[in-house]
Amino acid sequence: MPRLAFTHTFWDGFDSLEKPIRAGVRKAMVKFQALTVAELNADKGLHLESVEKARDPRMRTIRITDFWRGVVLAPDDGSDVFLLVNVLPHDDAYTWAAKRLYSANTATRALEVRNAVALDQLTPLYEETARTAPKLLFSKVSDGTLRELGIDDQVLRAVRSLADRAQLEAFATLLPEDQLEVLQHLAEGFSPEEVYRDIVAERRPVDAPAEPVEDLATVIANTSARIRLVTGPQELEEALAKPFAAWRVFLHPSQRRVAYRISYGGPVQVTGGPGTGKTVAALHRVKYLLGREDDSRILLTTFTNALAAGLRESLALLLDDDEELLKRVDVTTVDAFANSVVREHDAHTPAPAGDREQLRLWGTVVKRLGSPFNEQFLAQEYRHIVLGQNLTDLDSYLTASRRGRAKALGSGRRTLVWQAVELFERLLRERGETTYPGICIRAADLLREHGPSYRHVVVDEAQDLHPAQWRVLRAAVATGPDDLFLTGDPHQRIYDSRVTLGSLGVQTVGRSFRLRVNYRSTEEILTWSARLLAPVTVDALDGEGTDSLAGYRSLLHGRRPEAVGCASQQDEVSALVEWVQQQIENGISPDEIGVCSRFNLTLDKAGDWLMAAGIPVVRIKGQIAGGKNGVRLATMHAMKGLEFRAVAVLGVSAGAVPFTREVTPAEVDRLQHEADLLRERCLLFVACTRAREALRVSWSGKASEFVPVPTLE
Ligand SMILES: Nc1ncnc2c1ncn2[C@@H]1O[C@H](COP(=O)(O)OP(=O)(O)OP(=O)(O)O)[C@@H](O)[C@H]1O
Repeated sequence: MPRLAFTHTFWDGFDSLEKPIRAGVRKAMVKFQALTVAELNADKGLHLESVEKARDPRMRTIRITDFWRGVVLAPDDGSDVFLLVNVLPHDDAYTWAAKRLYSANTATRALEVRNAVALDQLTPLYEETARTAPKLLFSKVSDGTLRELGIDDQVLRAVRSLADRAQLEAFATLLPEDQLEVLQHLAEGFSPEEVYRDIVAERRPVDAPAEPVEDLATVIANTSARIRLVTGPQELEEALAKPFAAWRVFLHPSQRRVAYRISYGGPVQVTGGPGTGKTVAALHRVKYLLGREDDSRILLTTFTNALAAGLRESLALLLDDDEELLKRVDVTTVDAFANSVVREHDAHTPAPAGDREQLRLWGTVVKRLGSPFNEQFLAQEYRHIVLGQNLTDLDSYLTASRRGRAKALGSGRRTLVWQAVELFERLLRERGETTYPGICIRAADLLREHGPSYRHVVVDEAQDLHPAQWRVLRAAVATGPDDLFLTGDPHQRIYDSRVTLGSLGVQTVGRSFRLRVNYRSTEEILTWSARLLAPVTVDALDGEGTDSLAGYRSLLHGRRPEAVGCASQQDEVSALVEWVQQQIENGISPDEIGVCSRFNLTLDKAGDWLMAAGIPVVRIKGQIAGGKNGVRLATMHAMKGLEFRAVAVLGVSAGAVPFTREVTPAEVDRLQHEADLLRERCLLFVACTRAREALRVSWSGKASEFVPVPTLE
């Protein structure tokens, strides 16, 4: 009986195929599991046929539907594994198949594919310009070294014609996978020894014979990173249902550089725009640290419970569910961690009061004291200055820096503020309550007293942490090599926390890295979303200087985002329903569609209308709604860290985005006003950059001032 395997090139496209085509693929694959090789060759429905003028004589096509063909690599050496490599419309399938050549990498021994025709055509053109180029990209690496790293004749010739990294990127889709990775790493500055250790030795089978074996079944077995072999119907179902998690295996060189560095002298920060694989880099760093030591414990934190649940799942996937390793990592939010520390040591643990409750309490304070300040001002002063700097008495407040606050306060007025702070804290105490930063400050004190509990702390979504949260993290791990590994994007700051990491004992100078390649969204979505931030600058992650999205790019292409103005909210929601229906018809399953808005009320309405149209919906609040089928509905805040194939951002109207009520009036505090506007702008940016393939932004009435003008044609 033949066996069946799939390559990642097949998976990349499978998700986006329309339903009948996916059904056709399933049907064809079932045949591969039921028929003998002779029967397969004779089967009229499958119509296994060779491809004329193919560079690889093993290329075959099979019939999927009237218009679609599967491309299969068939063994010609007596082995029995058939490899499904792509599914394309009829003519494209033949053109694609004719140009591809599969071969075994001489170093990794894995199966790779190249566009042999395009390489032959392009190389002479590049050679021509290379003759006059002042410098060539790989001039310092000898042919012998390149061959040892698996570069073969055809690729070597192309490699010798490349002048810079941009040209290598232009060749990327043509080159065999392992060879491309080797070249990208060399271009990034890794030494040949490092490349051999991290890529070749990682993939080469330990028992590889001196001379490469060419039979297809062995070579396929050597390619577990890119090829999945399925042996029974159930495995086939599982394989088709569960997408191939490429990030587990393939890292961009810039990701590998940060995640697998042997050691860092102290805290490290990794920044990058949305979707650049920061979370992936953080997960790989955890894997690396676990493997380096036998007993160390690691704290992996992120911002929300939902994201922590996602991280836990991804980590289990990356560690192949190895219980021993997983036991050594605590994955949680900073607040939950701080709370657990306080619970462990204190007999009595006050509960945190919510933002609204606190504001009401500040209202009481203002009334009782007849304070000249309003509750909004006091709440912000308390959060940013008092808790931010952990000020515990009037004297320290009188001399504290109030950077970031516009209104200057002399000592008389500071004394009045402090009276309000004291009353606020007393009222909280009487209610048996505290604030989240208050819990963090207490936890940090306890950790300092009892000693750090982790050897390493890895922080994802670091841009939104309050100084009090940084204090807990700082105290959770002893100062020293590999203590803190931080990933974050200052363009996605949506909670207005202002920190200067250096002042909190987190010095990342000389250990800052940036990721620039977006793996999530199309270039069209990125360009559109980046325009939202074009008018502003954002502070750097560590609070020193500013950050930018320069060099941020995607290698994926797709449709342009739609920006749609509607006459009324009814029209907007009705158009949304149509759009969602369209996405589902295009083969996107409901749980891969995200609908988000600034307000829950708008989501309620969208949910009602979608359900009325027979479309299931799932509300995302706190926890990720794993498993349940339905279009995901989430507020913009809850979209943080998530991603969907298609995203609709609803209600991007004036007054809603930015949300007037959440923006401090300029006359109360000019700097706070600007910070609030920036936060709201970033919130829209976060929402839009959750989209992988399709983005739709809509409003009713007047558009939000943030929507780029002119909007898309
Ligand atoms: N090396 C890789 N190969 C393939 N896919 C990758 C790779 N790195 C990341 N991805 C994919 O890109 C997407 C974004 O990755 P990730 O969530 O790590 O980015 P991020 O920078 O943390 O994003 P954000 O800041 O927007 O939350 C995910 O779908 C992830 O699986």
